[in-house]
Amino acid sequence: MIFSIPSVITKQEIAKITSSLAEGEFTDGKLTAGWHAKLVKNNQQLSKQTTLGKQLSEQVQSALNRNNLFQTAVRPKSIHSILFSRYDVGMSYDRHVDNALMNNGRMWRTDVSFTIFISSPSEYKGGELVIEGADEEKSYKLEAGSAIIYPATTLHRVNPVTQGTRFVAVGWVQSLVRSASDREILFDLETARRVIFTRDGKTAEFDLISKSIANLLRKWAEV
Ligand SMILES: O=C(O)CCC(=O)C(=O)O
Ligand SMILES: [Fe+2]
Repeated sequence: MIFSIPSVITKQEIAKITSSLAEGEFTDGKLTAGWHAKLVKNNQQLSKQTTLGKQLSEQVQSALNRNNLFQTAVRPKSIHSILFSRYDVGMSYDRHVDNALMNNGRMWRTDVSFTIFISSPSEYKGGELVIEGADEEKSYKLEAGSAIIYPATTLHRVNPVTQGTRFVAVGWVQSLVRSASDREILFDLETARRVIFTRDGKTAEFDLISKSIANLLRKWAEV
């Protein structure tokens, strides 16, 4: 399931992040890419070890942790390896798949990838995130503060920026529920139970769906 979350980061936060990034120390993005992704990765990244890098990562983590849609659809065990990337004119990240495992203090699996757009679409040209499906590709360029969430299993790319600068925060999630199709079943059941609750309250149907959600989570969750 590919989905977007509008305004996961508020406008005020975006303004602060943008002015911090202007002062930030950026290094070659190839430093954090796997050997084949290095061949196609041409961007810059905020140094992770700096106070600013750590502080901004924590800000992204807490924004995602307070977001209901993200929690319900992704069921994160760990939101990890957050990076702030910068694409100036001519920079891009050509077709690649993200590493299955990332070492960020400890080894985490990447079930879900996300991009949070920091720059607004009017600030740069090109720079679309393009995600390949079985027989079509889809292109995303969202408002500042909005996020696109997609399975880490996909081939994807960032088109060359032809004008301006594109800042994004990217990161990965190890989910409690490894399988994307299992996560989708839980998400649909959760959505249905909320609709029933809002419309009719805690009915017998609501109780049965709640029981199914709890029991599927017992089957599927890796804690
Ligand atoms: O910048 C983006 O939207 C995605 C970048 C990407 O694919 C990556 O960092 O692995
Ligand atoms: Fe990627």
